[in-house]
Parts: sequence; structure tokens; C-alpha cells
Amino acid sequence: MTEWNHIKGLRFSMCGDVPMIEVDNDYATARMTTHGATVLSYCPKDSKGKAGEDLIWVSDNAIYDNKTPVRGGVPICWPWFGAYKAEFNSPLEDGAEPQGHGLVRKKSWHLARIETLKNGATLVEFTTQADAETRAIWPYEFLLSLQVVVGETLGLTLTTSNLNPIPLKITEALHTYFKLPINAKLLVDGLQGAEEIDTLKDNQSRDVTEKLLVKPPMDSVYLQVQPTLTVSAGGKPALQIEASNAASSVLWNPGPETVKGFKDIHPDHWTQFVCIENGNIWDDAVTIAPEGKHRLQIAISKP
Ligand SMILES: O=P(O)(O)OC[C@H]1O[C@@H](O)[C@H](O)[C@@H](O)[C@@H]1O
Repeated sequence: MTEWNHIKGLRFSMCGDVPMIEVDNDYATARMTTHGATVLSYCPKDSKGKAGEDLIWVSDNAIYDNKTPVRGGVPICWPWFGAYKAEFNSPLEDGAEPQGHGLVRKKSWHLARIETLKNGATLVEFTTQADAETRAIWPYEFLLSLQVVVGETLGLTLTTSNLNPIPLKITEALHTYFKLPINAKLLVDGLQGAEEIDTLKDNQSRDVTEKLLVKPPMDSVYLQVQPTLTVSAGGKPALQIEASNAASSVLWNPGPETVKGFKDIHPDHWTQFVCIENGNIWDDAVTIAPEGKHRLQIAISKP
């Protein structure tokens, strides 16, 4: 860590058993951890240099044992989103029992690089690769990198390198928990034209034709989405997400009943967030050529 001591505004700390990296630069403050390479906070600064509201939500009841994924932030679902589905993902090892949302959100990632960019933004890069544990479930070689750029936007780039002599089929998502008040009439613009698959209604499918009102409980996957999503709260712009190489989105909030099954979410706090996830899911699965790479990218900002 000492190699990065010269970087102004950088701080290393622990929260319970979870190592934290804190960034404070001209644009924003941010917080992230090597545990699952999860970004946990991003507070853009105003013109006077004062950090404003966090765009990212983390549960007050999150568990910091370095084993459980921290509830909130931007967990990484990879190489499958949700339950493993053989029709969309490279085959598992015989007899493997795959967990939901893939193999890397409980891993301790390597902190590979921290750098101040020319414009004063801060780049933090995490990497992880196949090991005995991942091979026992999913028998492939890979290198995965997450580049976080804390600047005018929060930029996240997840790069998959296929190190196998055969194509690799993955699904994936950057599972962002946005801090937004559910009761403020949240409208999501940009899903028009996508196909919605509502998992709470027997996977019924429909075409989205208008802006979507966030009305928990919600758990829908959207295929073939546009690159820009915006959210307004009570008629005011609240959030913008620019994505590339991300054909799918997910909207999720457990609502007042399902939340009771989550020991790391306070039963009243489902009203504080909505997950808007960007990635490549199910029919939008990605096939990466042997020795090839694939980059999923998002930039989050407050308009
Ligand atoms: O509890 P987990 O594994 O973090 O998943 C949270 C939610 O993640 C969402 O992406 C899924 O669509 C939901 O079905 C799921 O409940």
C-alpha cells in the first residue's frame, strides 16, 4: 500500500474485517473495498468543493465479515447473473452447486493500481482470476479487472479476458444500489423499446413503451436496452447512467414483504434504494472468443 502514499486524499482503513479504500479528490469522495471489488460510496462535489449526497446506498445492517457480500454498493455478478442457467453460460464442472450471481462477489480481489489521471480523477483497478475454488465450479481460466474512475462521473469498467482455447459464455451485471427515496415518484426513462421479463409474474414478457414508475416489489430484467438511463425523483433529475456493451438492465426492490427475508436489510429500509443494474443477461449473454476480451462499462452521474 505504501507505493500509493503520495496520492493526495487516499486513505486505507478497515470496516469490521473488510479493507476499505477511500478517495477524496476535486470531483468527489468515494469508498470501495477489495472484498468483491465493490464500490460502496460516491458523493460528487459541488462547485465549492463540498461533497453532496451519496448516489450509492449501503444497508445500515450490512455485514462486514469479509465473507458475506456487503449489502449495497455495486456488487459484481459474474460469470452469471442470478441463478446459473446452462442455456446462457459455459457448462459447469460435473456435480457443481453454483451460487446465485456468480463467483466473484465474495472473493478478495487484488488491488492492482491506483493512479491520479491527468484531469485529476482517481483510477483504482482491482483484478481477480481463476483459482481452485472457481475451477471446481466453473472449469475455465479468466482474468477479470474492474477499473473504477472517481471523477465527474463514477466510471466502472469490468473487463473479462478469456484465457481459454475455447469460447467463453457469460452473463453479468453491475448490480448498483442507488440511494433514491422510493416514495418520491421515481421515474426511469430509457427502457422504452426494451423487452421486460417480470420474474414476479411468472417471467411474463412485454414490450416497454413508456417511462417506468418504480413501484416495489419489483424484479424485472430488461433485454436490448438503450445506452442511457435517467431517473427523476418527484419530477427532478436525480440520476444518469451511461452504459456501453451492456444490452440488459434489471430493476429490483424487494418491497415491504420480501425485505423481511433479508437479514442484512432493515425491514423499513426498502424505501431508501432501488437497484438499477446494467449488464448482459440471459438472451443478451456474451460469447468471448478464445484469448479475446469483453468490456462492460457504465458511468454514473447526477445530472
Ligand atoms: O440477495 P442477493 O443474492 O444479493 O440478490 C438480490 C437480488 O438481486 C437482483 O439482481 C435479483 O434480480 C433479485 O432476484 C435478487 O433477490
